Amino acid sequence: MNTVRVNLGSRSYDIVITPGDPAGIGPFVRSALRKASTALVVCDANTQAHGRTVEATLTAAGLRTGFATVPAGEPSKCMEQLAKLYDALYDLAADRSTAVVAVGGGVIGDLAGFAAASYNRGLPLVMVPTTSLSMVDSSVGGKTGINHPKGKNLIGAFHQPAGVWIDLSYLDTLPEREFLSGLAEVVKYGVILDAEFFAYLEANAAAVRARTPQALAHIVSRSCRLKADVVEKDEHETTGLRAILNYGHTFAHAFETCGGYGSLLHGEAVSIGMECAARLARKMELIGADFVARQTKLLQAIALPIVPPAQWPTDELIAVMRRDKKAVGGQMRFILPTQLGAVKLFDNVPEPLVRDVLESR
Ligand SMILES: NC(=O)c1ccc[n+]([C@@H]2O[C@H](COP(=O)([O-])OP(=O)(O)OC[C@H]3O[C@@H](n4cnc5c(N)ncnc54)[C@H](O)[C@@H]3O)[C@@H](O)[C@H]2O)c1
Ligand SMILES: O=C(O)C(=O)C[C@@H](O)[C@H](O)[C@H](O)COP(=O)(O)O
Ligand SMILES: [Zn+2]
Repeated sequence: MNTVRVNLGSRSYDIVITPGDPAGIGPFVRSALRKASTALVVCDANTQAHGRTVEATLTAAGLRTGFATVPAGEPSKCMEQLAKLYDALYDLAADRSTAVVAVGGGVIGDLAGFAAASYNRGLPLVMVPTTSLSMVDSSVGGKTGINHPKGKNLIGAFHQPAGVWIDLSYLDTLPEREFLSGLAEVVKYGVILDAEFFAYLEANAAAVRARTPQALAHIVSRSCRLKADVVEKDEHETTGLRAILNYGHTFAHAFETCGGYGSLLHGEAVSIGMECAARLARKMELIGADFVARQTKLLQAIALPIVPPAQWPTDELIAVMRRDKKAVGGQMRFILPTQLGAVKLFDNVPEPLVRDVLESR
């Protein structure tokens, strides 16, 4: 077992990473939330079995529980499913000591997290991530929210969890496509913050894809630490530092929105977005061709896509990028690499260069 501490003053919390301890979550919630007497477990159709195990350990730890299941997939990050969670909290007679326990991937974490952030103006939240993506990224840092039909994650709030319980054995049931998708965010950390970690991924891509216990433990704990370091310095994305976690995401969110939520998995969109961002940085002469080649090679070694589907009109993609949350006054903004392990926020990127990148598909 390994613990990563997120230091945020009164909102500090532990991320516990265990190779497999299904009974551990009840005592963990008890110790993270001493006053909790009830908990709503939220899962999706594919994480229901894990959710029921979590519920049993919460009951054994003395909590009264409710259980809510939403359909699996990105379209569930919507008002309709959010309203169902509010109903479930009402039916449970939730009060401010009721914990919301999100058992699932990033969709469940974001949706249940936003329900926790907003019901009764804030309930404690515990994240129990069950996908590679949610273990390395979405369960940490407090971004919660849902999609607007015209823009990804446009409705949301910052709401830090009280604790994150990462049981790597949940990955045993995760299908290959979903597992690989989460690795895009792992590559992201290497590019934006840690050239040594990037080199580790290059050297160990096969072990990571094979989900060897050592490789999983390393990529999850290193990713959580790197993300926690950023969040500790810029929790609410006010100084611009946290925006570096958005590398590849200006493109990615446009692909997800224009393609229809769920057509590409988030990590797949991020992979294509990072390829586009690297090519854009190359056109702006920020990096050399060797950087682009290395990143492309690693993404391909992980069997991630790098080419945007051709059918999405450039004008539509650009219009969506102008409404991205980082945009100011309709100006597109991009996080772009300046060397391996370092990125910067750029505005005033010439639109013809962005078009070039999108149109050389
Ligand atoms: N809040 C943040 O900081 C943050 C960071 C990154 C991504 N995100 C969001 O996360 C979402 C993507 O998360 P995701 O990739 O986890 O997708 P997801 O939650 O849709 O999960 C992927 C699929 O795997 C299934 N699944 C989950 N765990 C399983 C398991 N253990 N066994 C079998 N099946 C399982 C799910 O039912 C789903 O079908 C996107 O909405 C993205 O915007 C948020
Ligand atoms: O935690 C962050 O900050 C991130 O940017 C992490 C991203 O991987 C994640 O996809 C996030 O949800 C995107 O944030 P958004 O503010 O652009 O919606
Ligand atoms: Zn992301």
